[in-house]
Amino acid sequence: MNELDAERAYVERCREAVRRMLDGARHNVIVGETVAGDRYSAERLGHHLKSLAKELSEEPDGPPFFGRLDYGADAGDHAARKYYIGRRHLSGETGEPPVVIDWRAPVARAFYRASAREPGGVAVRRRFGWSTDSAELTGYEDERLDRGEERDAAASRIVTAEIERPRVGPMRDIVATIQPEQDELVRAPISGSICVQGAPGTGKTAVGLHRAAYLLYAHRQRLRNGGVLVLGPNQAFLGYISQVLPALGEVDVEQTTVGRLLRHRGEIRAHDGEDAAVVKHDARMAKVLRRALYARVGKPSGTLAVPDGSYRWRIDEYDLRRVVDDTRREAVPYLVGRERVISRLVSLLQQRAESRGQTPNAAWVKRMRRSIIGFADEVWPAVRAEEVVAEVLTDADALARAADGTLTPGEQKAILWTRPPRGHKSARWSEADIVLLDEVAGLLEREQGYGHVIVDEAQDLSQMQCRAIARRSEHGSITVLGDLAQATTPWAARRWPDALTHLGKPEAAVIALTTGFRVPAAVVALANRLLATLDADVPQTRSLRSDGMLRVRRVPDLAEAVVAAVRDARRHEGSIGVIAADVVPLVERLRAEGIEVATLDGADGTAGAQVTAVPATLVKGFEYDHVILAEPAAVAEAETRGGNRLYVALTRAVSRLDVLHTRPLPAALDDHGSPM
Ligand SMILES: Nc1ncnc2c1ncn2[C@@H]1O[C@H](COP(=O)(O)OP(=O)(O)OP(=O)(O)O)[C@@H](O)[C@H]1O
Repeated sequence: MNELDAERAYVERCREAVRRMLDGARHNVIVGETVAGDRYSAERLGHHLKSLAKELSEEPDGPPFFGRLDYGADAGDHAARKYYIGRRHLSGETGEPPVVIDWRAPVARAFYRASAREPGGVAVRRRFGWSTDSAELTGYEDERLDRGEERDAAASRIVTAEIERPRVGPMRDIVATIQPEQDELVRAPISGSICVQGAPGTGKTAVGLHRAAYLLYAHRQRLRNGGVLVLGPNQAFLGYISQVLPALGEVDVEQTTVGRLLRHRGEIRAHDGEDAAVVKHDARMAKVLRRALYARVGKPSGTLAVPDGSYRWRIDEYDLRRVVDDTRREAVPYLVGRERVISRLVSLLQQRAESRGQTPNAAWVKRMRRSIIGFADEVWPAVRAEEVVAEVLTDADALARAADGTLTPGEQKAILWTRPPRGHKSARWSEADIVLLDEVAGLLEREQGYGHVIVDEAQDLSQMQCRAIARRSEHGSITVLGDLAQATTPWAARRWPDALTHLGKPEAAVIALTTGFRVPAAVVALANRLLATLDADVPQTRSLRSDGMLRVRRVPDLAEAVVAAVRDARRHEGSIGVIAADVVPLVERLRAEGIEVATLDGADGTAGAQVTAVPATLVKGFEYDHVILAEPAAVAEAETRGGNRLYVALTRAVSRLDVLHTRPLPAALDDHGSPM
């Protein structure tokens, strides 16, 4: 039998293993549901087994492995052993070793990291190629590390084919081709936080998602309670990436946006102008809100008399002040502080009662507590986050007191509501207000945190949004992914250390990814010219892709040129994205010409069409095989950071980019000449 046939026979063994595991899981689902000790364990076990059964049965014919490691004769514990590496562990027959090792297992690390210089005992690394439908093993490539042979990504046919594959549909996993610099980030220890600065297409999102899967595998126990949270920029983007983790066997990761994470705080029913939003998103607001909240804590004056039957306990002003001041110094959440003041005063009375020979029972304690609450309502009143925020945004005097020395009078004016609501219940909150509500809620009570938070497109977060994330990862670690050059919000970070400080992890290491896996070299060259004019201190990318096409054309009629470009693009396989400042007229024209066009939310039932029209403001994080960018000048002009937006739009293409313009190009792109 030749080597390829032998490998194909192994594929059959693996498929047999999948069937065996599937039967076992199905059997266990039935047994698990009937024999587990209590309902809770039965549910957990049932849930686990069902998801395993589902996972295995969904892809019984998928490629069971993508790599193999052959260890040398002197490799210690691994001496002369062969390991097949795949998306998931496949058990061998009873008593036999597994037929496939999970890519996240320690032994699989060498598949991504072993080099000719540091082979770590690996003699041969084998990569497998599969047919497009993944059903058939078509070939393999060996690197004889023991003979100093090594291929980088560009030299491997299998890796290049994967990177250059035409993109269709949602994002896919990259387990088979994770690069060493990416693997370092994926497997970085959970104890530390990291920040990945990566140019477009360097795999930040991919790295973040694989890191989530890795951490859940390596630290399942530790992450059992807190779990992993993935934050992305918008719902459409989350839809685009939503299949990656389930494909890696992880179905329990919460993937959401900062907005949705905070939406229980209130409904968004108002929109801020930029002046107000910029102030509300500034971290100085945290100080203002804290002051506004703690302005409620008063200084006790006089003696407190607490009736106890016919007797009255007296707590003098000195003791009252001591309890309030001590509690304030402890810097616990506001409502915990209030509770502490109450319980400390109750214990003080209890001690006095005991020293008088009484034995206070629970009913007595409850009675004393009730009497003390009135005092607490005056010096440390219970309050809702809505009241504090509404006060700051409504009452100019209260705001002036809280913001004295922190916000300028102009800034204070910018955030005051022009038409104040009658009370906090009828307040119409804006997106930024919700973050303020969350800040105050965080001052009132401690937030339940996550074990690990992965923040994608983090450059766009405001300081206040960063703080909201920090509150949810106080006892965990975070992975921050972003690109300062793609920052488009008015409050976006200019430097990573600033954002990391607000995220509560100033010590996080900033690591740059510079190899681009998406954008072809010609397109990168054009984008880099624009990058040089943006105020962003980031390293340039080096594209791994020498293929691809870039055409910049001045045209007499934009819509007509877009229609022609789409028709031309449809000759190729792969997705087509039409990007413009305003896509509505283009969509109308394309549809009038009988071309099916999807919009990002797919709400009009067009999801899955080959052509998608995306406004430049929503295209961040996406990629299309062929991009038609219409009227770049309009994209650049549409907002304050229009140059950055244009940079995002220019870097979405995987294989081909058509730039069509009727007006002069923005200066940085100008001397390009046309056609190419
Ligand atoms: N090691 C790899 N092997 C194969 N494909 C890869 C690899 N790394 C990244 N890619 C692919 O490159 C493309 C870009 O990756 P990704 O979207 O994660 O980049 P990004 O840095 O988040 O980009 P952006 O900043 O534009 O959002 C994706 O199609 C991804 O699957």
